Amino acid sequence: METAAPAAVIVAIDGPSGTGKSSTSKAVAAKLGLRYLDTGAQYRAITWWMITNGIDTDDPQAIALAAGKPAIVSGTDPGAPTITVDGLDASGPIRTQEVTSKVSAVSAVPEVRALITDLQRSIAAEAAQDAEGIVVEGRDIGTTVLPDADLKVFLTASAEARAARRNGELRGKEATDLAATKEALVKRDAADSGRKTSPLAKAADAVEVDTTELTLEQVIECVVTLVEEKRTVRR
Ligand SMILES: Nc1ncnc2c1ncn2[C@@H]1O[C@H](COP(=O)(O)OP(=O)(O)OP(=O)(O)O)[C@@H](O)[C@H]1O
Ligand SMILES: Nc1ccn([C@@H]2O[C@H](COP(=O)(O)O)[C@@H](O)[C@H]2O)c(=O)n1
Repeated sequence: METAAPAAVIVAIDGPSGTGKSSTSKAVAAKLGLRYLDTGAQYRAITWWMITNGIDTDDPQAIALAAGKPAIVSGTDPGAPTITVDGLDASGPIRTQEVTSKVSAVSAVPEVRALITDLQRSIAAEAAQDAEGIVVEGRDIGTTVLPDADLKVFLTASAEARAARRNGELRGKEATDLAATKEALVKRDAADSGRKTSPLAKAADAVEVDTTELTLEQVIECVVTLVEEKRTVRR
């Protein structure tokens, strides 16, 4: 007798920058055979397109008018996530300091959010249909993009811990001044939390995990356990 395939699981992971969303989400998805979507990469990709096409990123009207022009495509294999803009690999250029400093202004524009949110929902729906599910990470996944997600996790960590983690990544490449890194993180979080449309926020039904004193492996294990608990309840 054939047994029915278990229903797909949709996991939303949100939190401020540097709390470990990407590292945790990728590892959890890989361990559990799920797809993975980095929504920050999509906002970075549209920001990169605006910069390279001469759109003033301080002009919300200009951004809104241009928002529908670039074609952004995300690959959802957690072992090799990809992002292209108009067919070009954008994975390197979206990580520059210039994009990082401008992405909050671009992502605050409602027309940008509407387009990217639709894209995210269609990717999640496809994963629910064709795969065992997906881990989607960002700032507003649990509150706005996927309010019916099976599991919502909100990662936090002190600004000091997050700055130290980021500096560990940057060492040898760019400036490694801890205070400057912390200031930039806090500034981006304030902009993302303070915008009118779909700000960075914890969903009321999200599980909050403070990662300040946890290793990455401990955080991954914690989220894997939470996902498995949800799957067991639904079977
Ligand atoms: N619990 C942890 N302990 C130590 N380092 C960690 C931990 N979690 C993540 N890191 C490291 O911190 C850095 C930032 O992690 P990551 O990119 O996953 O965060 P993020 O929340 O996705 O950030 P952003 O929102 O800015 O993209 C990475 O170098 C990662 O390896
Ligand atoms: N759901 C999301 C995800 C991201 N953003 C914006 O993109 C920026 C970059 O995100 P990273 O995770 O790559 O650091 C972030 O600062 C936000 O401005 C968003 O608005 N919503």
